[in-house]
Amino acid sequence: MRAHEAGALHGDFASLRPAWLAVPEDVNELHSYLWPRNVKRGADGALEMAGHKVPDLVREFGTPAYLFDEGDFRSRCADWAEAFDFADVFYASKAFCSKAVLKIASEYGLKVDVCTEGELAVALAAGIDPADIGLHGNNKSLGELEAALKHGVGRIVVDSLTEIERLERLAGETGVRPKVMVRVNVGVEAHTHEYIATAHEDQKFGFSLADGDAYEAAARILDGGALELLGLHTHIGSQIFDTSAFEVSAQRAVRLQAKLQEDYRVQLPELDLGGGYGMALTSQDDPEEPAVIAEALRRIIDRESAAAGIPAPRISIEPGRALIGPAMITVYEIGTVKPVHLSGKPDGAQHGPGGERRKGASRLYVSVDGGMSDNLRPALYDASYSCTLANRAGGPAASLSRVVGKHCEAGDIIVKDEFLPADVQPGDLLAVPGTGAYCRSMGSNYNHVPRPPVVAVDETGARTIVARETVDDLLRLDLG
Ligand SMILES: Cc1ncc(COP(=O)(O)O)c(C=O)c1O
Ligand SMILES: N[C@@H](CCCC[NH3+])C(=O)O
Repeated sequence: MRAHEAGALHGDFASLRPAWLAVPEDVNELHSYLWPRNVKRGADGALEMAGHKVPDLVREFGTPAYLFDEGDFRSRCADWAEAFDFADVFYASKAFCSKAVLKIASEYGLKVDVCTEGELAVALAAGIDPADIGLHGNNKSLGELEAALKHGVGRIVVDSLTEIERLERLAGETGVRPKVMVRVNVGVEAHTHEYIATAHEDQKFGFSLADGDAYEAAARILDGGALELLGLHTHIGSQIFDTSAFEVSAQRAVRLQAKLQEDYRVQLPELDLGGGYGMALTSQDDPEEPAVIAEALRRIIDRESAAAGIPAPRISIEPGRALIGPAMITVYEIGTVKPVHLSGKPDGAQHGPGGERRKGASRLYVSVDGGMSDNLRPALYDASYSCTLANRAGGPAASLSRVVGKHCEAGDIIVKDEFLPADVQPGDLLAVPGTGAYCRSMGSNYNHVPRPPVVAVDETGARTIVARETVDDLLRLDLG
């Protein structure tokens, strides 16, 4: 966790401020660990991305909009590819899936992980070699499996006996021998939100290692012979900062793989360690560098393989969030600013002894022109985000603020706790960093709010890579 110094304050919010949120010394400061690598505050106080002023981009593309710092994403693809040069890096397209982004990832040698026919279609439309695509999912339809075979995807990660049976049948019918991996639930309790942890026992993904199901599934494939077993696959969850959780998972997976190799006298050439590497959304988060993660995983795989007397399998990983998350910001226009006063009394009483209304702690509610339809994560996972004014520097006094959307829902919160300049006004632009992953991809049309566009920005200019949805788009699907 990172610490900041206290600065100028506005309002009485002491009882409302979460302990981890320090009062900023300069409410306009951008902390580099939160913002895309090519975003800075210009001399006039407005944010710039790759040299383009955010207010100018907004004039051209409107709000709300996801602004994609293409150079940031390129540099992260390069960082991960270099750190894992001994492995295959699959970009997990569920984090954000568009043709432009998949093309960029492939320029850096990254492969692509998809988990539905829709994501597969985007990857194919982006020109990704099907052999470089991995297909996931706990409930792939027959149609999805057929599409995977038809296009020749490089690997299918199987998740149930039903799916293995279906694939064996399809292999018989088509004469194709699909390459598969077995998704193993390694039983690691990752420190993350319950809904995004995937390797504790009581959840839907994979075959349990502990009760022998994973061994049985792999054995079934090896006995059957209709499918080509590449190796095992693990994925312990998402937004994980604890490298030791990945290490324990890798250790358990390689031990099971070694046992299968010994029992069946086969060589399983690959082992997939999944994704889940965390990114910084607030000062609470301190993600590890890819090189450190790579080194730790490589050490474990080499050590465990040597101990088991097997050649080390080719490793693959599937980061999504760590690559695309930090590369985007969402820019909104502020519509209303409302101080909300809460009782100063610890018992929560709102009125004084004479019945007069007490004005105790206060929080600024800042409403913007988007909300949970463009970032569901705070409502779904209680995720914390940060924000700043984008059209100017404000202050110097800071107010504890809560950024909320325009949806008809009290939980429609985008930034639960952050300091904004006390002079924040309707008409100001607000930028939220770290929205590249699982924001547009989990977006919705709740309240018939159309989803924002994604605008790629680099030194040469700005272009829309995903168009803004319109009310006409929504009406087109409403057949009356
Ligand atoms: C199988 C699998 N691989 C990769 C990922 C990508 O995870 P993240 O975006 O956290 O790296 C996920 C999502 O959690 C997943 O389920
Ligand atoms: N959608 C989740 C991550 C889970 C992704 C896939 N298993 C998030 O926003 O954090």
